[in-house]
Amino acid sequence: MSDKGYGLTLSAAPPLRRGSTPLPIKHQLKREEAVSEDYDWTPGHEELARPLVSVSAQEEPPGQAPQDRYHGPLRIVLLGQNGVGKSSLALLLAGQSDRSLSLDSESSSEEGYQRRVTLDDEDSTILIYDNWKQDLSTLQCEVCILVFSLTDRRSFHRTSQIRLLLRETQPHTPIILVGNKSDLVRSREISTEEAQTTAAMLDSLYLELSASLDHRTSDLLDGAVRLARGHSLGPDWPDGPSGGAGGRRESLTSRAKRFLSGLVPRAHGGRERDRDRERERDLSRHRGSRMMRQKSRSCHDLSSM
Ligand SMILES: Nc1nc2c(ncn2[C@@H]2O[C@H](COP(=O)(O)OP(=O)(O)OP(=O)(O)O)[C@@H](O)[C@H]2O)c(=O)[nH]1
Repeated sequence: MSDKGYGLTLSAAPPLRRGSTPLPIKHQLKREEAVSEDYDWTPGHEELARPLVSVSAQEEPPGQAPQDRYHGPLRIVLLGQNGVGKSSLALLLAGQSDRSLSLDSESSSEEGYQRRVTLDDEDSTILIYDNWKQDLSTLQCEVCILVFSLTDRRSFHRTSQIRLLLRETQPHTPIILVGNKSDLVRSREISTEEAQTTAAMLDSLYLELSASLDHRTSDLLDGAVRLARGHSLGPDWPDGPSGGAGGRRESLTSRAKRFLSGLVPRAHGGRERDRDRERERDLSRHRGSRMMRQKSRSCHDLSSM
């Protein structure tokens, strides 16, 4: 039996499973997809799916020198729920390129952009795909960009699901988690801390940006190209030592601690609570006396006019 969604092969007679045993992740995903209306790629395209031509890290013959690895075009794929801004981002990453590249000229099922990039004194040809419709298990690329909208929690959960699936089919492909629409500050549903923690747990890099404002999209391009070349981005990507909303990297433990401390309300003992109340009373007394001083000063000013 073949899993239509991703071409994953399931055994004909699955072993008996207790009701309390959690389903394997690929089965959970299948069930999730069955009820989801806005899934991002169309299942059942196995007949269109063909392996791509260029070399992926997994296909390299053993012993190949790292500098010889990426001599083909670097394939960068954007994945994520509908409406999160993949096409907008792809357009920005592509610069002035036309959407002309067809991944497979016979089926013409996947189109993307091709451009030349010069970075770190090195030229590379990159291919950018934002509309992956084929079976995900056939996806081969040098970098995956998982996009979600900072204003849509469902799209955030979706990236975790896709990422788990990618880890099954291409465990070594670097992933960048991207929180798009950072310009929509008031409708934000995902905090930077939460996204950073999730990215760290998923062993991905995280970047927050706005395609509409073209904010930090060049950081994304640089990061994706360097990763696709097989370089690591270093702990300071993309902000440098001072850090920032996008790429500051902390240890997983400290991020998790910070995240959890935000969720769990602090347990106050009775004495601490009393001290807090006392502090509040002091504060309001102080504010009251300041207001009085301001009032009297304004009277004084009036009288002197
Ligand atoms: N405010 C804001 N809107 C954005 C941003 N990026 C994209 N959008 C808007 O979000 C909508 C969806 O953007 P698309 O780029 O089409 O998203 P997509 O993920 O390619 O969507 P599908 O093609 O349906 O998969 C459009 O109306 C964009 O203008 C952003 O950074 N900020």
